[in-house]
Amino acid sequence: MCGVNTDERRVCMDQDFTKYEALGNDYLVIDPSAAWASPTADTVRMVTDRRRGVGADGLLFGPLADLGPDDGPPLTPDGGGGVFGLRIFNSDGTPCARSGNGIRVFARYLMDHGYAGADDFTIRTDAGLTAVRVLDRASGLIRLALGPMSSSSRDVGATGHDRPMLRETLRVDGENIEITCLSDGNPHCVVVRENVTPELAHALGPRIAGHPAFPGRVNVEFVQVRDHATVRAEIWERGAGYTLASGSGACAAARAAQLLGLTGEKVTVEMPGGSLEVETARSGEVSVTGTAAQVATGRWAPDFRARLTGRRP
Ligand SMILES: N[C@H](CCC[C@H](N)C(=O)O)C(=O)O
Repeated sequence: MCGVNTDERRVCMDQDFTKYEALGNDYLVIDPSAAWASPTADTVRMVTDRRRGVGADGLLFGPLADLGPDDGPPLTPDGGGGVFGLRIFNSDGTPCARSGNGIRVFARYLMDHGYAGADDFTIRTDAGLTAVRVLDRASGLIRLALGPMSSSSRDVGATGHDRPMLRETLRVDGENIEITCLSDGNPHCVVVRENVTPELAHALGPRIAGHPAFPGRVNVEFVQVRDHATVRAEIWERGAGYTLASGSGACAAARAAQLLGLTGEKVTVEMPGGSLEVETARSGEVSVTGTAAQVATGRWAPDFRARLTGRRP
């Protein structure tokens, strides 16, 4: 079952996966109605592998009626009330509670496949609810309301007593690095520098992401302030490595810059893959606006499917 009308349903049954990208942050969408089973860490790694699989920064599994255990009741796409369940995975197979780009991608998938007819709906992930507003169907311009971001070290998953993680010093291989950390369901560590480059992200990103101060690892954003309303960001994601853009990372970059007094409430975050608009309301609620686009649909080759399912072709 897939979609609300016969044509859409036929399209959905004819595909094993769909690939989308949002600012070059690419995701495979697998619909439970067409899946061999719920993804495991192994099968996520297989399909997102850029050489031996289709390749992507992550995998989206949905729509799901609920996010209960895999051995629960059969999953149906319609959670009711315009709420669509989604499980997100990083390319290394680890689960991911939220993704700003991934949720826009999934919103576009729901629109493209006849699940979401209205311009306002809600996506439920392990981080809770994200309100979606489609601003322009043709270009796929979508705004997400992510709620407030927390600077509490407990929410960020950092070691030590609970405290707001603003302007802290992290010692990385003998170097003192000033960090500001936030969580929107995903943990983020923001490093402000006068100049940020992909080389910096590759050099320092993995060492901060896997630092013992963050036992659950952390996403890292290197941020260069251009002016009061514009920052540039380079991203190193836990679970995916260097990515061309990150939605929740852009929110962390903008919100951290604002909390540090470097920018205002509306910030354009420029990343190698493109720009996102991040806005913080007086209430502290953060929203992010950007596009997402479909790249391809596909079917597994029989031998590859056999490896995914563990059955003979
Ligand atoms: N690319 C995503 C973020 C993924 C975060 C993930 N790497 C984790 O927290 O494990 C985004 O657009 O928001």
